[in-house]
Amino acid sequence: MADGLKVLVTGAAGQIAYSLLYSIANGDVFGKDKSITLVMLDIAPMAEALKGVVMELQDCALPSLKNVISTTDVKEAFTDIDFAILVGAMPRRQGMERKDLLKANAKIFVEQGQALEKYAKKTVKVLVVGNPANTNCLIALTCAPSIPKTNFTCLTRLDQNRAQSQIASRLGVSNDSVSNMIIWGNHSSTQFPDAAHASAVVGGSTANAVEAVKDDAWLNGDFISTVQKRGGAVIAARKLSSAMSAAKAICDHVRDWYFGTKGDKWTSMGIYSNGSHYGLPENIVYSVPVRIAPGGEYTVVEGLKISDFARSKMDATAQELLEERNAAWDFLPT
Ligand SMILES: NC(=O)c1ccc[n+]([C@@H]2O[C@H](COP(=O)([O-])OP(=O)(O)OC[C@H]3O[C@@H](n4cnc5c(N)ncnc54)[C@H](O)[C@@H]3O)[C@@H](O)[C@H]2O)c1
Ligand SMILES: O=C(O)C[C@H](O)C(=O)O
Repeated sequence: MADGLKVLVTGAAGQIAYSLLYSIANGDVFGKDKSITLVMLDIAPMAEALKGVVMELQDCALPSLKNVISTTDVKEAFTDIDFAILVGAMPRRQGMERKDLLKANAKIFVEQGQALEKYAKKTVKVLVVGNPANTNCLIALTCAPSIPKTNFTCLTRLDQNRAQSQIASRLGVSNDSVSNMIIWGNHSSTQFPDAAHASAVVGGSTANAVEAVKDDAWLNGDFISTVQKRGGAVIAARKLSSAMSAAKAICDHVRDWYFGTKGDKWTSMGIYSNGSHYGLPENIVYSVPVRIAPGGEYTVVEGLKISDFARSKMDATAQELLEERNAAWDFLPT
């Protein structure tokens, strides 16, 4: 078995983790030949529930799961980790926007950013899932200045998967027939799901998704708002936020980050904006299309033609991220 990886999942007693841990432990993310030490962190009141999840993982008898560490201690959780999947945070309830969670969750990402700085490997890769994911990611990377900012990403793959599925269903093709969907900006209701550069295989030939759909009113209207509001629609129906689809998206994101994207394909993820791509502001975490080399180095897909419509949507979601950053700065240690 190849050298092992130490992977931390926070919020390990929560509902996303319950759908996620099996896939990681079973080799569906890092490969069947990679032995995994799984570190599971939750808060002290969840210690007993965490024990039950550990028992279940043991009872799965998985060949690639080398060791399980369950803890409520931040130092123990973050020491020498290769990957940090930061899920633990309060989810929103009906009627809330994700940015309403900033006050409740920002302190978690201050503490965990500081723990990454002190205890994790400097090569650690960090995926922030807890909402508001982009701004929590910015908080974490700001609190971990000795780790490269490129090692921090936030999850917008769920939005990409939602958009891909909407287009596939509209065209009556399988989900894997649609590729290169883009999510620009914030994982919030201002995000811009952009089908302009996506492809679809229809009847055996590959076409641009917009040309295949042939319905600009839908693409510029209901398609966008359905994807933007999908998280809220799931909460309204389930009375709980998405978990199975979020866990699947986390697996997709981390697998692509670890193994790389294939050929000309790209994927969307929230990355630190250094001000050099698509005229986006510096010092926010903004979702863009990236290609990823095996091992994890990613490059932003450059040179895409941006229409006036797209520009206005990209700027609106950037503006929201600037406002979230200003609000978050009140929670950062001075
Ligand atoms: N980015 C995305 O696409 C996306 C998708 C779905 C959900 N989310 C977000 O993910 C987060 C988790 O959702 P969930 O449904 O699993 O929630 P949940 O309430 O079921 O679980 C969250 C867990 O985190 C734990 N936790 C709280 N503070 C912690 C801390 N400081 N350290 C470690 N663990 C801590 C809680 O005790 C709980 O067990 C929420 O913020 C939700 O909004 C993001
Ligand atoms: O919408 C939420 O608050 C949960 C999650 O971010 C989602 O998109 O499903």
